[in-house]
Amino acid sequence: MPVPKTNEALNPRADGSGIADLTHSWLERIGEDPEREGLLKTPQRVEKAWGFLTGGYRQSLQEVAGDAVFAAEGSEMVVVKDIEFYSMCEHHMLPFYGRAHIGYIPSGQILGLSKFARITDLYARRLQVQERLTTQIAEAVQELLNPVGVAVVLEGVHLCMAMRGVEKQNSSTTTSAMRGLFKEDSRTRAEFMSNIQSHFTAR
Ligand SMILES: Nc1nc2c(ncn2[C@@H]2O[C@H](COP(=O)(O)OP(=O)(O)OP(=O)(O)O)[C@@H](O)[C@H]2O)c(=O)[nH]1
Ligand SMILES: [Zn+2]
Repeated sequence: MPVPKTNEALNPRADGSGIADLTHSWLERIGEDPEREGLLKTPQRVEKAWGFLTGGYRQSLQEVAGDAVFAAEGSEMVVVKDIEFYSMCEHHMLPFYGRAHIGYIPSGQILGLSKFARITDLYARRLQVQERLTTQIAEAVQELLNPVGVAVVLEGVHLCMAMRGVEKQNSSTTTSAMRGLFKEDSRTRAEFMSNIQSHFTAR
């Protein structure tokens, strides 16, 4: 299966409707009573929560960031770091979360700073593996700005490795995607890495 295209809304009509009914059955299957007081509204709550957590399927890159590309002089490195993200792993549909650090070197265009966080959320609010989330953020910046280079580093903690499975509470995963000058030039990459280094703590 090819990696889903990143720049369009994958399914604008998938609004999560019906998840409440599924949750009602799910509660029965795990041995609960969906009619007891504490659970009466849970199916609707779960539907609403999943609508939010997977909202990235219904947004496109252009909607999220397209209006904030500005012409600008200068070609110095820009780094936006410590962007917290929450995503759901596609293997277990359990959360993974952490921080994203994004750098780029402009080539005539810059992006509104808040849009780096919006781009991160756009792809985090889908079922993901951390590697693909990292790559999709880098490709989005590349597509919007066509910069001299893009660097994205994500640090993530995966609950599927902590609360079940191998049950490792202290491990975190670092992934990176380097494009253009960040890939070709070790000094550029080192400048970016040293800039984000002090912020290296997913927790
Ligand atoms: N590469 C990568 N793997 C992930 C990510 N999130 C979860 N996984 C892994 O996906 C793998 C799925 O492995 P399986 O053996 O099919 O599933 P499992 O039996 O539930 O595996 P365990 O987690 O080892 O119990 C596990 O090794 C998870 O740690 C991610 O973002 N990236
Ligand atoms: Zn998982």
